[in-house]
Amino acid sequence: MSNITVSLPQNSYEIAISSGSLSQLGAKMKQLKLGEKVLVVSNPEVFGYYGDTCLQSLEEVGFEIYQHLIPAGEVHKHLQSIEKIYDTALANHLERSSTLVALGGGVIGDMTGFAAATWLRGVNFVQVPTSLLAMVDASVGGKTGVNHPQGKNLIGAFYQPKLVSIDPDVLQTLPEREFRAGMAEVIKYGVIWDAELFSELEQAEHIDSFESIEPELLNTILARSCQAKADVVSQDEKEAGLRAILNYGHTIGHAIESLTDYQEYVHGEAVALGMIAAGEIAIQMGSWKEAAANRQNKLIAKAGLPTTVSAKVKVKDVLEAIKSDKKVKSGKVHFILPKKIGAVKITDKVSSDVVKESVLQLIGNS
Ligand SMILES: NC(=O)c1ccc[n+]([C@@H]2O[C@H](COP(=O)([O-])OP(=O)(O)OC[C@H]3O[C@@H](n4cnc5c(N)ncnc54)[C@H](O)[C@@H]3O)[C@@H](O)[C@H]2O)c1
Ligand SMILES: O=C(O)C(=O)C[C@@H](O)[C@H](O)[C@H](O)COP(=O)(O)O
Ligand SMILES: [Zn+2]
Repeated sequence: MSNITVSLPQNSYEIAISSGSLSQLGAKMKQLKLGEKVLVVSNPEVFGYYGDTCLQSLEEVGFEIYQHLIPAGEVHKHLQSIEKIYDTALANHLERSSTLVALGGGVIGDMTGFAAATWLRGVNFVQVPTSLLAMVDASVGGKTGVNHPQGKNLIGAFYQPKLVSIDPDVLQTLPEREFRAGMAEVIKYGVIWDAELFSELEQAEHIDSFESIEPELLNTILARSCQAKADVVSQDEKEAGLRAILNYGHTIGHAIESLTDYQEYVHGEAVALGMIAAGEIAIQMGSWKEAAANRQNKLIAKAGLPTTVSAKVKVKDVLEAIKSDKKVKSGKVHFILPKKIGAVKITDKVSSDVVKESVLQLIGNS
């Protein structure tokens, strides 16, 4: 069990990690003195497994509960899904003191958060992440939003939850591919922030499934990843500078995701590919040693993540897509590049030839 605080100038909150805690969610939320109406947003898969436990825990402590389900998958992460959440909120007369609970992976978390940020100009929001990726990353830090047909997460708001409640037991039902996808963001923390976490992952026998990972290592992964994200977000809530490092691997990763219509790679897989490309860019620019890049790429492979991209992805399309990255300033794409395991830098000095070469290598390796 760990408790981590995201310390912010306003609205600090707790990340509570505890086995079996889903059945205590209602009691935990009661302590926050939220209004009586709670709308639980989920998808049919996750709700099928955990809906009853979640609703029962809320009901037990006297919340008036409603539910709204969105079909699973990144392809549903768009504004039309948000409008349907608004419809349910309206039909049930949610008030400003009401709360939206996101019960699901990052897709549900990002959309529920955006609906909470915008309905009545802001209602309470609680994150109950159920995928590894959402536990270690998406549920923390208040980035909420949806995709635009032209690009990933282009619509959204910074809106912090009141609580992040993590019950690692629910990972038992997470598909293995999704577990591996979550490991990509964990490896990201190792490269950008926490060299010790990186070494622990290297030393572990298995990191590619819930069944095979040591329970103690899983606890370490959850606690250290959430701590890393909390440390960064506490210093730079709205990405004025430092927070951009959490976007390591995402510039090319997001391009790969959207260019393949969210059908070929899940987010974590695309981030893994993006980290390999960013590592290659850093080597070419002389800021990273090949040996360190090999360590990163070996760990990505050990986690069962892809290391090559489908030839369907064309270099010219990647170069075009990265122009809509949110880190573009004065027309220049800002890349997060590793310096050593545990430290990165932000630079706008990457030529398109170097980007081109790094993507060609990703394709060439396939
Ligand atoms: N806001 C942020 O800071 C942030 C950070 C990282 C990623 N994201 C976003 O998060 C999304 C990716 O999240 P994700 O990887 O969780 O994908 P996801 O939300 O699509 O969930 C993956 C799949 O696992 C299923 N699932 C989730 N928990 C389960 C469980 N316990 N048992 C059985 N099935 C379960 C879901 O139904 C889904 O099919 C992307 O949209 C990405 O952009 C946001
Ligand atoms: O929290 C952040 O900041 C991140 O960048 C975390 C990323 O893992 C996450 O995928 C985020 O949604 C990407 O943000 P975006 O601003 O590039 O859309
Ligand atoms: Zn991400």
